[in-house]
Amino acid sequence: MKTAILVFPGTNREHDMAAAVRSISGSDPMMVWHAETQIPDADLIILPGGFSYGDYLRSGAIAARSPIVADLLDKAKQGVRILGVCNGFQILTETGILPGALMRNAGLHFICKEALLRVERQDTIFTSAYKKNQVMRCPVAHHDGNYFADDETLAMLEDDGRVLFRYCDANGEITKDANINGSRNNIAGIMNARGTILGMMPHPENLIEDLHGGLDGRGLFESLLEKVA
Ligand SMILES: NC(=O)CC[C@H](N)C(=O)O
Repeated sequence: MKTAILVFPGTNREHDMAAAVRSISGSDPMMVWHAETQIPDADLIILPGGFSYGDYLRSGAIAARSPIVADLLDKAKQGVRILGVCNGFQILTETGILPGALMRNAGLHFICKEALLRVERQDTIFTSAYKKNQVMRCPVAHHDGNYFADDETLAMLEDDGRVLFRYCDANGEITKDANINGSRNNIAGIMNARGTILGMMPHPENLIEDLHGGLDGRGLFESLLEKVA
């Protein structure tokens, strides 16, 4: 399994992501600078978190106009697996690869804490190592994580089962209180219609070792990458 991690000016989670890929697959990912025009041959492309271009204009908006994005759009059409986390999710919505937008958190504050997520489906390439309705812990760190989509888009995402993660309480209930940032329908992560691209605000790469305080994020990478024997 070959993995490429895209890096933009202001990206800051690329090494966390590389460590997660290395820990679970045993091989080093390729790091690809945004000014390149070609993503090397890869089975998985990751857009990590951070503050590309200082979040100026809108989070991810300037990164979405980077030279590398033309090839990212091609690879998305070809069905290459793509994972966007946090700023990576914001870039995926700004390129139009995923629908909707990440708005300022409803409480207008940066949120840096551990959230609880309910895994909505098990039968996807991103979640096969989890159980359906499993409640997982996952760190979040963002100010623009408030997922918005219009009614029609939201209904389409729900009808097609494209919501993979929702903010929930300890019992797995989808409540208003558990909705840390005001996202519509408590959405924390969605995929494309074909099931090859996932965007999510929480950071599974930051909960994969005992030293992180838990292993709940590993399942996402184990689902996507071959397990180390
Ligand atoms: N950790 C991150 O990727 C931060 C995402 C984004 N720039 C925000 O704060 O909303």
